[in-house]
Amino acid sequence: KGSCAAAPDFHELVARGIISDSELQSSYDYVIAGGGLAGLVIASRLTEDPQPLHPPAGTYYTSIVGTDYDWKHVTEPQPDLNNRVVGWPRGKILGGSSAMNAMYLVRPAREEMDAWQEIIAPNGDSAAAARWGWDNMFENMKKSENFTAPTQEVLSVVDIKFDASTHGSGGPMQISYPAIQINIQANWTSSLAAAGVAELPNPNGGVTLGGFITPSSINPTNWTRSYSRSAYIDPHIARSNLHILPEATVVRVVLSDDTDRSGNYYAQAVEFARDAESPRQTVGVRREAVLAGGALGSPKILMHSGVGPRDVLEPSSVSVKVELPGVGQHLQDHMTAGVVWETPFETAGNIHDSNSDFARSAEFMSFINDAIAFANISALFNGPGTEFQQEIIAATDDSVQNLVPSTSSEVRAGYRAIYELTANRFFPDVAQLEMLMSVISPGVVSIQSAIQHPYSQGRAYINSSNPFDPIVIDPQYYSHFADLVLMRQGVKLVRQVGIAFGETFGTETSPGPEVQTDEQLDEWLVNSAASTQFHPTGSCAMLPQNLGGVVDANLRVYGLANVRVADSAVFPFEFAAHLASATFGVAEQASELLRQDFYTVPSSGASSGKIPALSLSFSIAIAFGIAVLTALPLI
Ligand SMILES: Cc1cc2nc3c(=O)[nH]c(=O)nc-3n(C[C@H](O)[C@H](O)[C@H](O)COP(=O)(O)OP(=O)(O)OC[C@H]3O[C@@H](n4cnc5c(N)ncnc54)[C@H](O)[C@@H]3O)c2cc1C
Repeated sequence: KGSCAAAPDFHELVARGIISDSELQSSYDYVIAGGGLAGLVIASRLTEDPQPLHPPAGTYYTSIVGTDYDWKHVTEPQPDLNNRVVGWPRGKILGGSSAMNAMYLVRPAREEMDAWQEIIAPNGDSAAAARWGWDNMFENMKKSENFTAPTQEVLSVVDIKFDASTHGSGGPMQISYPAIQINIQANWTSSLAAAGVAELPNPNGGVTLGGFITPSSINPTNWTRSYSRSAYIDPHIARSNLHILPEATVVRVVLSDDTDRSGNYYAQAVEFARDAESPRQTVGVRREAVLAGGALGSPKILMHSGVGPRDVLEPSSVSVKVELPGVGQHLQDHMTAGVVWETPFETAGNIHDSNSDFARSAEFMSFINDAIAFANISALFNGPGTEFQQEIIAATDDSVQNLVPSTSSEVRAGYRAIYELTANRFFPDVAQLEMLMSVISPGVVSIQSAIQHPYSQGRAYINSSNPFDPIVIDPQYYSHFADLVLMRQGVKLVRQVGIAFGETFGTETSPGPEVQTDEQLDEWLVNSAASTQFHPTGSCAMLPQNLGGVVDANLRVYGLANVRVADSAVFPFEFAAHLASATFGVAEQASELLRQDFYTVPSSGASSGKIPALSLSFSIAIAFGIAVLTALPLI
C-alpha cells in the first residue's frame, strides 16, 4: 500500500499477453487499435476463459496528467475564449484515459440514452438501435462493475445515499467510495437543497437530477484505482489467444483495393510503427479491425486510412477511399469553470499537507473528490427559462448555417438534429449543468460549474499525411451564445450553493466578489476561467449516414465491412455525465457484437499470405503505452 509499486517483471508482462515485435503473428482474427478504456475491455472479453485470478495489482492514484503518459493535446486557439488554447490530456498508456481520469462513476440519464436509440433509428424500426437505449445500456454498464457500499465509518461522516441495485456485482471494475470522508462534505446536499437543487436518493439508476456523493472507480480491498488495465487485463493469467503490443502507434487500416459482394471495402491489415522514423509494420486481419483509440485517436486513424471528409483528406495528401464527411465532426465537450472560496475548516488538502501518519495511510490516500450535482434549466433560471429556450430555437437556422465547420449537408443535418433534440426534448428536464465540489486543496474549497449539453460543436481533423503529426482539435468553444449564458447561470447557481454553506465558506477568491454583473462574469469566463471537463465525444458519431454519421447501430463504419469504432468517439451527443461508465457500456456491448456477428475477410485479403493455421482465435490490442515494458509504476 505504498505510493508506488515495483515495476512489473518479465513474467508478469508475459502473463498479461504483452509481447514484443518478434512474437507478433502475421495475422489475427481481431485487431484492436488502442489499448485504452474500451480497447482492453474488448480484448479481455473476446479472450475470456475461466482461469483463476491473480490478486489485483496497483497503487493509489497519482495524476499522470502532463507526464510522458499523457498525449498532451492542445486545442487550436479558441476565438470565443479570447484565443486561448485549452489542454486536452488523454492517457497514452495501457488503460488509456481510465488510467488518468478523476474516477467519478456517473451514468447518463434514461432520457438521454433513449434519445440515442431514437436518433440512430428515427422510425424505431431497428433491433440494433435498441442496444443503445437505456434498458440495454444500463445492463451493459452494470456488467463492467463490482459495487461495494461505503463503510459505516464513512457513513457516520457523510450520509451517502445509494441503491446497490443500480450497480453491477461480480464485474471487473471495482466501484466503491473512498475509505474516508471530509467533514465539509456533510453539508453538500443540504446546501444544494437550500439553493434549489434537491438531493438525489438513488444516483446512477437512470435519473440524474439532484445532488449526491457519487461512487468512484476505487478498489476497496487495497484502496487503489480500478481502471481498464487493472480490471480487465492484469488479474488474468496468460491467455494464449491474446497478444498486446505496447509502444506501437497504429497509423492506418489497410483497406482492400476492391469492394466485397456487399459493396463495402474491408480491412486486410492494420499498419503500425514504433515512431515516425521506424519502419512501418502490418498485422493481418482475419475477421475485424476495432478502432478504440478514443475520441481523438479513432477519427485520426480513419482519416489516415482514407476514410473521412474529402476537404480534409485531399489537402492532407491522403487519398480518399471512402468519403465520409462526419469523421472528426460533431466534436462536443463539457466546459467547466470553478468558483473558489477560502475556508477555515480542514480540507483533504490540509490533511495531505500535514504529512501525518494518517495523511500517509492508504485509507486517506484513497480520498478523491466525489460530491456532485446535476441541475436542470429551472434551477439555473429560477423558472422554466422559456424565453431563453425560444431564443435558442429561433437561432436554429442561423446556427446550422454559420456554426458548423463543414460544408457537408449531412453533417449540417446532424448538427440540426442534435440541436433540436437539445433545445426541445432535453431542455426542461435533462440536466444542463453539473456542479462538482473540490476539497483537495489546502485552505480553499471550490465548486465547478460544467455545462452538459453544449450547442457549440467543432471538429478534429488532420492537416498532413504524417500520422505522427498531432491531430488538430477545434471544439469551437462558446461559438453558440447559449453556452456562455448557461455557464454564467451555472456560476450564479454555484455561488448560491456557496452562500448556503454559511461560515464553512469564507471569502470568495475566484472570480472574487468584485465580479458580479453578467458582463464581468462573461469576461472572466472567456478570458481566464472556462476550461474542459475532459469529455470529448461525437467524432465518430453513431448517427444515420444522412446526419453525418460515422458508425451504424452495429458500430460498423459506413462503407467498410469489418471496421468498427468502439469507444467514447461514438456518442452522437454529450450526456449529462462523466463518460467512463457509458464507454464501458459501449465496450461491453461491442464485445458481444464482435462475438456474435463477425466478418470473415476473403482469403485473398490476408496481407502476407502466410496465415498460421490456428484453431484459437487471436486478438491483439495495439496500444500506445510508451513505457509499459520499462519501469512503469503500475498506477
Ligand atoms: C483528465 C481526465 C479526467 C477524467 N475524469 C473522468 C471521471 O472522473 N469520470 C469519468 O467517467 N470519465 C472521466 N474522464 C473521461 C474518461 O476517462 C474517458 O471518456 C474514457 O477513458 C474514454 O475511453 P476511450 O476508450 O474512448 O479512450 P481512452 O481511454 O483515452 O483510450 C484510448 C487509447 O487508445 C490509444 N491510442 C490512441 N491513438 C492510438 C493509435 N494511433 N495507436 C495506438 N493506440 C492509440 C491511447 O493511447 C489510449 O490508450 C476523464 C478523462 C480525462 C482525460
